[in-house]
Amino acid sequence: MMNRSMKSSIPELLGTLGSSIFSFFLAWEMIRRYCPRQVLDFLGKFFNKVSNFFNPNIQISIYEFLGNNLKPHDAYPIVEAYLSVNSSKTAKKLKAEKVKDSNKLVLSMDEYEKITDEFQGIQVKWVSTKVRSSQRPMPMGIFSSFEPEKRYYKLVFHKKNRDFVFGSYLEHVMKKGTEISQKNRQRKLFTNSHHKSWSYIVFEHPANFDTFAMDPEKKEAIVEDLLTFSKSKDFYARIGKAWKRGYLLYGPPGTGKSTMIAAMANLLDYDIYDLELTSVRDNTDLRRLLSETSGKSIIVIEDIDCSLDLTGQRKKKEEKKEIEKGKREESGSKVTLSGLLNFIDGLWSACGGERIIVFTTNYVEKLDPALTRRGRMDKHIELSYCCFEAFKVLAKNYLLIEEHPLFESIRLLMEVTKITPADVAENLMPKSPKEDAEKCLQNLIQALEETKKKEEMKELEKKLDEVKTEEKMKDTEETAKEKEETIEEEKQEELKKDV
Ligand SMILES: Nc1ncnc2c1ncn2[C@@H]1O[C@H](COP(=O)(O)OP(=O)(O)OP(=O)(O)O)[C@@H](O)[C@H]1O
Ligand SMILES: [Mg+2]
Repeated sequence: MMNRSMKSSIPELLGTLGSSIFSFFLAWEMIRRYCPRQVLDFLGKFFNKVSNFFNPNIQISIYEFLGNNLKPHDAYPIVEAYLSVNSSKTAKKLKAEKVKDSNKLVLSMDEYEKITDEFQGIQVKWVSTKVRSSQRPMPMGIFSSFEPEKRYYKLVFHKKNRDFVFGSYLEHVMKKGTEISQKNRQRKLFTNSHHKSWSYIVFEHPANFDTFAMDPEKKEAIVEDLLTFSKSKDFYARIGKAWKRGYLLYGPPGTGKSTMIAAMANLLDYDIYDLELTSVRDNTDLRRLLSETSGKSIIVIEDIDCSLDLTGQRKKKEEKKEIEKGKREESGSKVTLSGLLNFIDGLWSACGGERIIVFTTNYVEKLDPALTRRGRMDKHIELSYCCFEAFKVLAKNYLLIEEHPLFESIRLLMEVTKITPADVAENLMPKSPKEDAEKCLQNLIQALEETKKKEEMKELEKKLDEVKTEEKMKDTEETAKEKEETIEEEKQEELKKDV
């Protein structure tokens, strides 16, 4: 039982306590606002030392940005990804963020939330926190020395687990976090066409190797090669080679070179850097752009034959490329072949791993051998006209059929006709809801017959041209002979006159 005097002193006590807390915070706020920076730093250090002395814990902070500049810290998103899985199971306060350009929601620890993590039987604590923005007021409400908020994760653990945390635990966090962020991330298609540096859009091309029309054996070999490459980190490290691989894709227009690049990126989960050489000013810019690419990426240079030649002069490819050429000359690009070769196997390749370089061309024979030699372009892949096996893949993709009585006629026609997969795909695409599989196959047969006729006509025209040139040669031979004879006759007559 409380006596009367005690009862009456409780409100007084609470009052005094309240006013002391209020005075403490007021004093602290005054110090924080008006005290010189150096004094604040000194006080901070002093309190840290005192608390460190009594505290058995060690803490590591991982900031979102490095130092005072806003350079993102690579480790922060990895830790965030690692904690997102853990925190979604144990944390009570979560925040959900929408991934840019997608409908996916990613959960992570809310600010000032704590979770416990356990690895190999040892427990550690993670705290999500931030340094508040500090605005130091000046007279008339003007703010100076504005410092934005800094978010960071704090890892807290007991002193005795120092070696364990610095060794296996942090390694585990980085490995798992990288795996998770790779899985969550959206892939990007970077281009340099309008800017000095890369700009990107989200890469959502549906191409894949299952739907890619090609001879099945060749296709399997390519897939195997790509997968082996992506798993060969240790192998490349052992043989002392940069972890990169070059592919040269060549073949006529519409045979699937660009589609294959998209399928490669989807298979390996890589970003694509579509390098427009015509927009690169010089070799220095080229080097800079390439050093800005990230690992796990495919660097693509399309139509390499009309981008460069040995002397750095531009080559003509065909009429439609003329416009591009004009643009390039306007932009004054001075990238040289040697600059490009340097980039492929020079210094920059040592600045990070797992890159694939793909060149495409319609005219492989025009390329400088220095560019295509093995070691630089490790694999040369010819993408050619559609064969029957490739057609079957397209028929399955477009018409959902694997067999049909018309297949045999198509097979026979394909053996004697050159048609690109792009043309086959176009014919197999129903043009109206009324067009069924049979109608589409008939369309293809018609297209094949027309192409065959055209090819035959071309062949005949070629033969006719050959005959004509032969005859012309004959004619000129005959006229030359006639001329020779007339000259000979004239000579004889002159001789006679002389006699
Ligand atoms: N092998 C293929 N498998 C599946 N679809 C293909 C294939 N080849 C071409 N296509 C289809 O044809 C279209 C054009 O192909 P793509 O752009 O890949 O050709 P390309 O070889 O890059 O041509 P270019 O030399 O003109 O750049 C694609 O959108 C795709 O639908
Ligand atoms: Mg292409």
